[in-house]
Amino acid sequence: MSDKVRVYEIAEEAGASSQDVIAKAKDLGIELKSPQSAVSFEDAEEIATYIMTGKSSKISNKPASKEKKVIKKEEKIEEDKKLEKIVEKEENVELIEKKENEVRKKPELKKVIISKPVSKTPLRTQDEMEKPDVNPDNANKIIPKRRGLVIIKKKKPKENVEIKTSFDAETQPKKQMKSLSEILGGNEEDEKFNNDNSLSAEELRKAKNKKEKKKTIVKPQDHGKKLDVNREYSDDFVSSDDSLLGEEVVLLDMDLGDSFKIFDEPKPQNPAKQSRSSRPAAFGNTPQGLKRGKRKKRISRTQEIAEIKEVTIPEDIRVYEFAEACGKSPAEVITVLFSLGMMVTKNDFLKQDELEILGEEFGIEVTVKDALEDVNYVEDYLGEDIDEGSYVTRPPVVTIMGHVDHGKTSLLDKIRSSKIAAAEAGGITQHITSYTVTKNGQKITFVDTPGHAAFSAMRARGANVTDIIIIVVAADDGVKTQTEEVISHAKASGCPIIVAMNKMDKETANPDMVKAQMAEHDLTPVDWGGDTEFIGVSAKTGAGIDELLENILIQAELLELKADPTAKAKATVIESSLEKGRGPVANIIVQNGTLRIGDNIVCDTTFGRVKAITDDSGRAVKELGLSETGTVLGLNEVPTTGSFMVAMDSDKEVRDIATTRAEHARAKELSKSTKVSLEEMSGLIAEGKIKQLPVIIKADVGGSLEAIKGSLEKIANDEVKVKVIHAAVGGITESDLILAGASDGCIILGFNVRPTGSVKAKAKADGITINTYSIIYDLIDDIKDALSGMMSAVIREENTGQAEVRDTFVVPKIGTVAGCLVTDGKVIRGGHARIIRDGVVIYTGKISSLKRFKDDVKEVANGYECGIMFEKFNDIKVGDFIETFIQIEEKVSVDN
Ligand SMILES: Nc1nc2c(ncn2[C@@H]2O[C@H](COP(=O)(O)OP(=O)(O)OP(=O)(O)O)[C@@H](O)[C@H]2O)c(=O)[nH]1
Repeated sequence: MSDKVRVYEIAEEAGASSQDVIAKAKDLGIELKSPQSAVSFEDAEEIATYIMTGKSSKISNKPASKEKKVIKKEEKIEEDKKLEKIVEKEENVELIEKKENEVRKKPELKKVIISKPVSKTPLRTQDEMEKPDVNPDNANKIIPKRRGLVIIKKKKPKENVEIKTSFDAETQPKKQMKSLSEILGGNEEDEKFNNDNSLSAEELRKAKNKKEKKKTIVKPQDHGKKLDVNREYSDDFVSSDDSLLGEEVVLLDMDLGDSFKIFDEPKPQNPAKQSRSSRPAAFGNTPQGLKRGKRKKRISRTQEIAEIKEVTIPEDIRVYEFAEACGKSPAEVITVLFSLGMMVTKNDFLKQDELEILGEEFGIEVTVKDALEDVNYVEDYLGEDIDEGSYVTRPPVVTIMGHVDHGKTSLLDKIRSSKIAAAEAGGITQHITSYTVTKNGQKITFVDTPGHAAFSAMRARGANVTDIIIIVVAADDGVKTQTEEVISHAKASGCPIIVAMNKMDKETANPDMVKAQMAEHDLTPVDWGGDTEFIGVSAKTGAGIDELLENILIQAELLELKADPTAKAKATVIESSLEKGRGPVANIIVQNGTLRIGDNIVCDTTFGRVKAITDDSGRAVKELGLSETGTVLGLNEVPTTGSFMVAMDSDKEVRDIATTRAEHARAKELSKSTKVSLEEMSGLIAEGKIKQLPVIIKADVGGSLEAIKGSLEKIANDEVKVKVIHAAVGGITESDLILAGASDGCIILGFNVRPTGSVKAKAKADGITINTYSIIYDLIDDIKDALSGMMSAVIREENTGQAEVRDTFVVPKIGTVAGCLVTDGKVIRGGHARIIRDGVVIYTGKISSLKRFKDDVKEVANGYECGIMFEKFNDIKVGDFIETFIQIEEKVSVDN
């Protein structure tokens, strides 16, 4: 509510016309122009009083009532006495009026607070309340005057508190006149209430009390105490702070209504709460009760936190899950990480280092529990009692690695005297194959790994099962990038390394070059004082192969490779596929024990009973012994390459383990996919306008699948990337089409798999692209091309020429024409131009018009004069240079 009161409001209050108000105000020295003019509340009061009583402190040259806020103490008692006398008489309200006027005239009152009434109900003493106070006679005698101005006089304790209102609603004549307080937001309900003469005095009192109480939820710093007074002047009030209110005459400030708005907001609470919240705070701010409540809450939380000193959590845990486990809020967790520069959302998974930081920060010991602890069949297998008496020497597993085309397959082929290399599509080894050969009655198992970079993951896996690594380096070619990569893998595996320098039959063969290059990578030849065997071989002629095999056996002997052939089998899946009529096929190398037909096997998330075994030559056998390699049939699903296969006693056991692991894997996959989608959401901002090529990869074998997936994910750049929606071993099915259909622009890539008739037809009908390949290079190249097409073109600028402004002509309604001399190259119409003034580009835009004399021309060559106009630019000056250029769009390739 504004502190200003308008003329028409005063007029209504005083029962006069606006003109009267303006005139009377003038008498008081207050200049008012129109009914809309506003005056301060005090002036309004003064004017209203003057109109109604004909008296004014201003006219009598006494200080205005607004100055009465400070009352001299000495005069207080005397004044009170006067007031008491007046009140005691209670003969008529006119006396009260008089008293009020006196109060008004006395500038020395101790404390007068002019206020708008809290309630529109005039305040009365208890005595008054009890009296049937509706007195029409009295009311009739009363001159209408503004309502709501109240004088409260509180007597000393034990004395009757007498309060007289300057104007009681009950005594007010039923005149259709709005009070100032009503105009300023009066409460109709109160009016109704006040005028309801049918109510008994007691009812009125109770009702009023109720109303008063309702409104006494007041901000303590303002009027809390005074309102307590209003609460029927109970004993509480008597015992309240007299120093503040003891002997005072209080005129309630009508503006209090505003304050009420603030304090009416809190919902009515139970008495206990209400009393607490309405209690004034030290500085009249928030009630202490509330503060205490808050503090209490915090304390209880601290206690809660203090209880958590250690937590055991699963490996994959999200921020909010961790927060919950630690009794913290996700915000607390995020804040800690944020302060260390780690941006996480509450749905993000926490990494090991983040868990460590959080544990330290919160003083909580965080133990990460392996979710698969109970189904860690490999650890259980290794933990079983070992009967060393049954240990025998086992054949070494040798992995051949090397740069592409350096002759790995040919070498192995020669060793086995087979022709594998010629049979492979495109002449490149696509997936790991393993063979066992016998030399001098001793077995050696070889694992061939492809040389292409896309297969680095497979090489790493090969290194894990391997005992000895042979690095093939073509003696005529030397160490290449993939050779270097292979060296890193080999070294990381900790296996002994033998370097086979192949193609020694070639004239260009340079073994010393190979030795020198390898020595640079810390693989120094034995004959150079190092400890790495370098053997010159020829896969073509077979030269050096015996020496190589002998060397392998020597190394194996040094390694003292032992295992227990009597134990239950433990093998590593080095390749897996789904074969028609055979089901899931696992290509394995037995590392311990013997795998037999009928064995119950578990292989990570898959399980089954061995139905058939074939050896490395494809012959059906009943068992596979130590370090032997072959294929196993009988698993329920295609196992993951690199997973361990373990034979167990019961089918229940293998089933339970595999099922639990499968469930966990699924859950993990699911949670990861949620994370990806979340990341994508925020990634939209981070990645800007990144484009994705969604693909589904289907391959014949797991190794190829993984390699393709890995390579495709790698060829992304800042702008475009491949998003592998699904990758699986097996043929292209209708469900793949459904999946592809659900994602815009998704293509299906088949490697060594082809869609069948019905799938092909459906794909055509649904407009889904299926690309099939038998050579990985082709697949990757195709995808690179696709990605290049998706990349936004790069706009390249090509300068065409330069012109100097020699003169300018302003053509009305058209613009400024720059008369130029072409000083370099040529100026082309429609081309872009920069206007350079004092070396600074002041405008870049298009040339809208190019003329030679009066003719439009397409271009103007060096040395010629011309007139140039620009689109939306006329501020051309003599001496400016115009540099013209054209923009050329260029497609970008992912290789760029
Ligand atoms: N002259 C000569 N040629 C060889 C020799 N070894 C391999 N080659 C030839 O080199 C080429 C590549 O041989 P691969 O055995 O396919 O080479 P790789 O390292 O297995 O190649 P990827 O399977 O693609 O990784 C073939 O044309 C072979 O005939 C050798 O000792 N002498």
